[in-house]
Amino acid sequence: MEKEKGLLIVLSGPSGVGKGTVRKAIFDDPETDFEYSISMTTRNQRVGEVDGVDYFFKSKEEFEALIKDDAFIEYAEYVGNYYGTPVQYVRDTMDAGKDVFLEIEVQGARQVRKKFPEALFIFLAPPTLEHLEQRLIGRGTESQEVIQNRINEARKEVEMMNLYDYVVINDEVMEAKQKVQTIVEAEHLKRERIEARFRKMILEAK
Ligand SMILES: Nc1nc2c(ncn2[C@@H]2O[C@H](COP(=O)(O)OP(=O)(O)O)[C@@H](O)[C@H]2O)c(=O)[nH]1
Ligand SMILES: Nc1ncnc2c1ncn2[C@@H]1O[C@H](COP(=O)(O)OP(=O)(O)O)[C@@H](O)[C@H]1O
Repeated sequence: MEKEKGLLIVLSGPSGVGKGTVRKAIFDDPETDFEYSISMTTRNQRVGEVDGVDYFFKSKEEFEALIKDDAFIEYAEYVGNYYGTPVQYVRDTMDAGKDVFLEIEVQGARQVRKKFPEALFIFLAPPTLEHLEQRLIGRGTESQEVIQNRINEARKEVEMMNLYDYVVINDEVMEAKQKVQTIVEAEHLKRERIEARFRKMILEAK
């Protein structure tokens, strides 16, 4: 029998909602058995970040050559830098039967939806827009002007949550992490049941 393909899981949501934080909590948990797809980016490496662990850091020229080579499932320009998901790793990992987890901003998620409609899309939402603003201020990595731009973007992005399969409110990090893991588990069970039903139908039709 052909090996079952892994599931593609996409976690997205507005900047500052806590995507990176929730993703880290998920991958710190030894129970998690999906693979994280490391993105490529042209943004500067931050202190403490490791090339090939947090991101693959590329020059603009390198990134644009990769775009030409169709090396990305999706890519987006976000606050002046490119970010993209390498296609090879994702395909190979899914073909090996493992689940792949993407943590990407919303334009990229929309592109993935077109290419992989069967993927599982989870939107991480803030409890309120005020929480979002506080988190962006609290993180202290952006200027007041950039924060305002991101909040304005977030207003539009929050409207897009209807396009997702699930919405998880990031109130408490560990609760949000648990919800994402439960959604993935439930999705596997659902797909297995649908598969089994089809198999039964095909056998009965013979
Ligand atoms: N479209 C897309 N977005 C990405 C990718 N990798 C990371 N991002 C998103 O890019 C945004 C900026 O990421 P980053 O510069 O690390 O800043 P931070 O997450 O806001 O600290 C975040 O919303 C990430 O989720 C990717 O491969 N594709
Ligand atoms: N549930 C939460 N409650 C309070 N603060 C949070 C929560 N999740 C994340 N944060 C904080 O909000 C800020 C933005 O989180 P981050 O993971 O960088 O967001 P994103 O990756 O979506 O841009 C960080 O300072 C982080 O520590």
